[in-house]
Amino acid sequence: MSEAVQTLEGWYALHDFRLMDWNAWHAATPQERKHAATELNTFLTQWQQVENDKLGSTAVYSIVGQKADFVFMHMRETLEELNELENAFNKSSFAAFTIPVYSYVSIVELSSYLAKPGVDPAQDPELQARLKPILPKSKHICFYPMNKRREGNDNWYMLPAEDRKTMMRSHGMIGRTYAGKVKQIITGSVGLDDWEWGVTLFSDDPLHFKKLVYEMRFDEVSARFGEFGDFYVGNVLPPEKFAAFIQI
Ligand code: VOV
Repeated sequence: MSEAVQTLEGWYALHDFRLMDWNAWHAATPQERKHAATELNTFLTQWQQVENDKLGSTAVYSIVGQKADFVFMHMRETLEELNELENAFNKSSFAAFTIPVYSYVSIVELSSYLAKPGVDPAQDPELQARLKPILPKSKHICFYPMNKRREGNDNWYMLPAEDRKTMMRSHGMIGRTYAGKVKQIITGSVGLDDWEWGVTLFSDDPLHFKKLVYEMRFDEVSARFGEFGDFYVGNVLPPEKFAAFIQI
């Protein structure tokens, strides 16, 4: 049996993708819409407060294309908190005008392939900040789930640890050339959701997503082992833009 890589885990993540039910929104009275919009704002304010208190983080983005209209990406200390917040939101009058279309449950994960030896993660502020990240409010988001292949000679999980480490080093080197352009948050989801990882990228230029993902396709770890789910891409949606988005 090849050796499992040690991982560090941080905050739990819920990506909650929704469509707007425009028919229901149009059919509602102005008072009903106003009430729903106020409730939405209450949630956005609450989530911002949790982030200010560093007890979690939330990012809100519109989604371009027909897969969804917007996504709430929440991070919290526990799975219970994520469940509570989604249930609370689902009971709101605003949620009644939305249609959930996709969700993803995972947890921030750092693997130890490139870990510095002798560092106690609990005492390393940089590691702690990566495990419990305040989500960037960059102009754009890109999310997709992925697996590492397990087929014939291309079985990631049968490779010696040293080979996996060499490939992850190459992966990291490519990633580093995008420092300052793309921020990645890798969340592990083995045992939590349908794929093995969620990849969430943030950037002020969506072209950086294309360049980075394309460049990685030629790198062995992605070329041989990467399997990808649906891609979701969108634009940051601060409260004032959300208000404009639901204005009819
Ligand atoms: C900004 C770009 C960027 C950078 C700097 C970066 C760096 C790194 C480092 C240093 C490490 C290893 C240590 C750790 O931190 O875990 C990783 C780990 C990982 N990555 Fe990555 N990655 C990036 C970006 C990046 C992208 C775009 C993808 C999607 C792949 C693609 O082809 O579409 C990805 C995937 C992953 C995954 C699934 C893992 C976990 C693999 C495992 O087997 O455990 N990643 N990644």
